[in-house]
Amino acid sequence: MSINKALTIAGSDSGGGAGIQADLKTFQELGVYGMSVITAVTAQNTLGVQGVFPMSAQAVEQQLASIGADLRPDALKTGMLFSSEIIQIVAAAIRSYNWERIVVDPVMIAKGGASLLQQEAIDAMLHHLLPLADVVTPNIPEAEALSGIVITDSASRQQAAKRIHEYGCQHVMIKGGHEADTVYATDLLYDGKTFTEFSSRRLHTPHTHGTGCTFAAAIASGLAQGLSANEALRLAKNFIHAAIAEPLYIGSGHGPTNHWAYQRGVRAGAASSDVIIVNNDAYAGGTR
Ligand SMILES: Nc1ncnc2c1ncn2[C@@H]1O[C@H](COP(=O)(O)OP(=O)(O)O)[C@@H](O)[C@H]1O
Ligand SMILES: Cc1ncc(COP(=O)(O)O)c(N)n1
Repeated sequence: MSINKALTIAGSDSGGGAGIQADLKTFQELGVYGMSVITAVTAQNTLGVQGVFPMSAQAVEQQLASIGADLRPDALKTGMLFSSEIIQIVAAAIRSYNWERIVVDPVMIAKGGASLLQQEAIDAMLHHLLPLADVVTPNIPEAEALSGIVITDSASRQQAAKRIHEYGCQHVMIKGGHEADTVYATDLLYDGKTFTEFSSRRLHTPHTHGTGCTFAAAIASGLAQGLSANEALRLAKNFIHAAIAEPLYIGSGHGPTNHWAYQRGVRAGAASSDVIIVNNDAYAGGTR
């Protein structure tokens, strides 16, 4: 039996809902073997981030070298990278080992407001990591920081996606968790030609800690198993929707999502998809 392997390069969340912990849980649930390179340790729970302790450059380099020498990932995702130095080390490893199927979740700020990326590292993200990415998954504030465009409506969101795409990534998915829409949570995909919307019902819950990490890890799981980017995004949207829909009610703040929920639904024969996909060709060809 051949086992597909996925690597997460991200920060540790002691509370278990986001970061490395969310990624490994997602990989396991989606049937891929999970590996990790830890870039920072955070002291964190559902109430917020109490401490951030970046790993040394040498520690990150050696973890990457250990993976590179023995365990070629079929796909990888990056999360919290913290500094320009760590971003450059990660980008150099991806290039030197010729790793493919790269998902970049440009984590910047935790939901409680703690900074997980130094401001000056945004430039390194744009110039070193985005050109290597198959899929980049900013939320709305991250898309604004990467593109320099303030997102107020669907036209400005499309402009931001186009601007980010210019840095050389194959697909830009601007996630809609932070949108004002009270009915749908809509993620906008741009592949350089066409805009596609992935919508699901918005779930009204405070338990959304780790949604972005889980979503990106699910994309990497799909890519590791040979799915196309579109198929992997659809899988990820269904996975995160199920994970938010059935919260675990853990902790007294913003609780984690439920990484078991998607497979439980599959085993119970739940309807195949909650996600509505709209491929709007009217947006194609650079008309907006
Ligand atoms: N309240 C919600 N209901 C349904 N889906 C959500 C909700 N919040 C976030 N999502 C989905 O979770 C994924 C992660 O989005 P988002 O929360 O914007 O990322 P981040 O954690 O990086 O801020 C996206 O697919 C988004 O549409
Ligand atoms: C170590 C770490 N990485 C990432 C996040 C972002 O979490 P979210 O996915 O909720 O935006 C986090 N809170 N902690």
